[in-house]
Amino acid sequence: MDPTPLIEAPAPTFYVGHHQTNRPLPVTAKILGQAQDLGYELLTTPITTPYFHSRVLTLLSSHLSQLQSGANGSTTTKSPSSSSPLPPVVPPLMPVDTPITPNETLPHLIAVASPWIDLCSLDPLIANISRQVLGMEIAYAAFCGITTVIIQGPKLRHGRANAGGLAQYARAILGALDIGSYLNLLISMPMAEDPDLDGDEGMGSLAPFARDEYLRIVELTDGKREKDTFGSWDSWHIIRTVSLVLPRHLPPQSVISRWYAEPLRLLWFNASIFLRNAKDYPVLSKSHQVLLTRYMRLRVAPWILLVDVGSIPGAQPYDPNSVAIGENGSLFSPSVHADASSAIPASPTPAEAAMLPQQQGKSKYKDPTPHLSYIRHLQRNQPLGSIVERFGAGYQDYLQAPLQPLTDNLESVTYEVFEKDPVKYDWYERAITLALGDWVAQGKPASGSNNAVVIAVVGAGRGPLVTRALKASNLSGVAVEVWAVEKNPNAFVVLNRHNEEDWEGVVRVVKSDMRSWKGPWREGTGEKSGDWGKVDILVSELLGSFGDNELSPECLDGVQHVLNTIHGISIPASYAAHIAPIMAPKLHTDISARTPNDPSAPETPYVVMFNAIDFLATVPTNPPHSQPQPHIHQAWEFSHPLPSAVLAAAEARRGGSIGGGGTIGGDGANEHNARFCNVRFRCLKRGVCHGLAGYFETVLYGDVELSTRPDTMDRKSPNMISWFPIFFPLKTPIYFPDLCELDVSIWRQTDDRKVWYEWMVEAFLLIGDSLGGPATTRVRLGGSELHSSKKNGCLM
Ligand SMILES: C[S@@+](CC[C@H](N)C(=O)[O-])C[C@H]1O[C@@H](n2cnc3c(N)ncnc32)[C@H](O)[C@@H]1O
Repeated sequence: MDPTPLIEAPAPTFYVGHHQTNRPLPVTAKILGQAQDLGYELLTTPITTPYFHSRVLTLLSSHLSQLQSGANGSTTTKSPSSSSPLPPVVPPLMPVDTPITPNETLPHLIAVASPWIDLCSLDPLIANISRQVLGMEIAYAAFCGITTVIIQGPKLRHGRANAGGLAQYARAILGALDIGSYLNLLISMPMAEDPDLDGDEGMGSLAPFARDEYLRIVELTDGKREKDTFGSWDSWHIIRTVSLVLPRHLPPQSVISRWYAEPLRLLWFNASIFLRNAKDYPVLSKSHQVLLTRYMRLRVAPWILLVDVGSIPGAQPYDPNSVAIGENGSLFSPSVHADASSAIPASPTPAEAAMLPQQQGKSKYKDPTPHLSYIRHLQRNQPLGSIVERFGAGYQDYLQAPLQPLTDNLESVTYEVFEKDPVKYDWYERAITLALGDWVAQGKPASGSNNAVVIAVVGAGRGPLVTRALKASNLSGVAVEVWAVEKNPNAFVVLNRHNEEDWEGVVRVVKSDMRSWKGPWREGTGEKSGDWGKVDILVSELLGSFGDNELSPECLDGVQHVLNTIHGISIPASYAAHIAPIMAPKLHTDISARTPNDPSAPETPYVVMFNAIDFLATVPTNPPHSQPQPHIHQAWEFSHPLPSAVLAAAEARRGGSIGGGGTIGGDGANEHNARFCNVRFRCLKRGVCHGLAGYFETVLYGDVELSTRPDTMDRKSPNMISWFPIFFPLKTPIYFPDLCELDVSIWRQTDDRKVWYEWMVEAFLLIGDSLGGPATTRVRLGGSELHSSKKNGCLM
């Protein structure tokens, strides 16, 4: 069971912003007011003006000319570390360079750092000037009290050239974080790399100024580069908060799922991804709507930025061509001519086409903000989340220590939470009803007086399963004798009260640890002294998020001596633990932050309602582009009752009278409850493994099952809310490339006093494999250390 107080989630809120490439500057309180009247929550503003852009271009241009003339014989200052001249220093910002000034509008503005810099340029001159510009912009934005800045993500290829400057880029972002330590920096990334657009440097970009001698030319075998749908995520992965630019054609679901696991703060909806409906109104495709619904279910839902969907009415756009004209009136970026021709594409998208008359002041719509109205329409019509999502709100990705109901006595409020489950108790009632029906149908002799079937609810808590056992008797028409055994003295009081008030005193309530309960007491008659009888159906719910992690096996072994040796039934009959490797950057960050004060933090399995995670191994789905199904594998299973020989052997080992002791401590009396599994997961796409997700399935009786596995729970026990999954973290995440296998080893260990888990993950590269085909070689890339939760193990 999980220690989660469940609260129903409110409907999702969309925070919608407005971004315009050629925004009139500055963004005044009046413009902001107009935007807010129209329904936008925020606006973007550049940190610097086109004037500043021209100044930097001029500076760069004159420096390059100086170098040119230096190469032709004149003298220039040389840097001490190399023979190249020192880069020019960008002069400090002047009022004309920036539209921002500290005032009351700033909290509603997101600043945008200049997109024309190139932090990952391989030309040290371009990289240096870019860093200077970013540093000045970040420092000034922080000074003004801006809280969020969007920075253009790395341009990796510059058309034909492979910049390979990702490390430089990451280092520059680290520098920016040092300067604006209270700022949220959002790195703007395309959802998937698009080689066709990759070389498209915006107007006045510094990138094309990079000198040939610094550029590494990528040799392309056939002159074309294959589309690498995970390339963008891969670049992002080494930078680590993202602002995601959505493409018009969405990449495969696996890429969408991958971004879902990242700290998404902003979604860019460019005008060009909107379609037109029959009434010529801008709408999103079904797949974009599904994506929006999914992403807005993140615990911290990203903001939405509507980009270039028209001006805020009343504010005129500035002339973009002014960007390219330098202070001295003559400097153009090498890409200006190309950009100028691409500014209005030969074949505009429907949204772009619709914008054109609007930009000329002939708006077709009465609605001044049709895109925003549409997003608001979607917001109002968001489907309700599942029961689990609604009741787990606020607990997504929140790490909780698992309960230890054996050693700790639970509070009444914790039981109250369990009892809210809309499924679990119904399923137990079905299982008991079926078992009673079978008992009679099979003509089995029962152990109670007058042939009543004896049911014992062991670990009865406040008694919900006792109520269900009585109901099952009514439903099946089978006479029962019910016992309730509970070791929690406080719950025992409540059980007795229920018995008086609700169960008409028919239940025998016992306060005992089930392992020391001797069974139903039968009074003797006449000369015959009393004795302990047997139980026919043992009903328990001692399951944790990983099935056996709250010591159900040990407790049920301990009470098995009361069970009818021939016909006795355990409900549950069995339960199995299941695992899957996952990417969970948020959980990893949380655990890493705890580690300095609690070195055992990365060695602890946590109960978590997973939200921003991605399954690293998936199984093919039908149709292939639907949501990929996670590959989750059974680790091990426990069944009850155990063969009596197993329990007898365990008993014989207790006290050390036989055997040489347990392999990892103790006498080995509990060793039959140790488990090990090694499972292989094939990962077609690269990723980072932050740990293992753990689930369980249980067969209560016959075909009545409960499951927490995301791929089977809807079929086996839909809307069950009692358990969140468990997370086994890795101290150091493992990065792996495409086409790898992750070998997961996990142990359930015991020394007769405690139970704990150990786990490790190893990554192997498959060579000679074409998707899905046989690999000829497996190369070990690396592995995690062996993790152990022994220190925080469960006391038996
Ligand atoms: C997860 S709760 C379930 C309570 C209740 N059956 C329900 O479904 O709401 C497990 C209960 O088992 C009790 N329990 C755990 N180990 C026990 C033991 N060895 N003997 C008796 N009770 C135990 C705990 O105190 C707790 O009340």
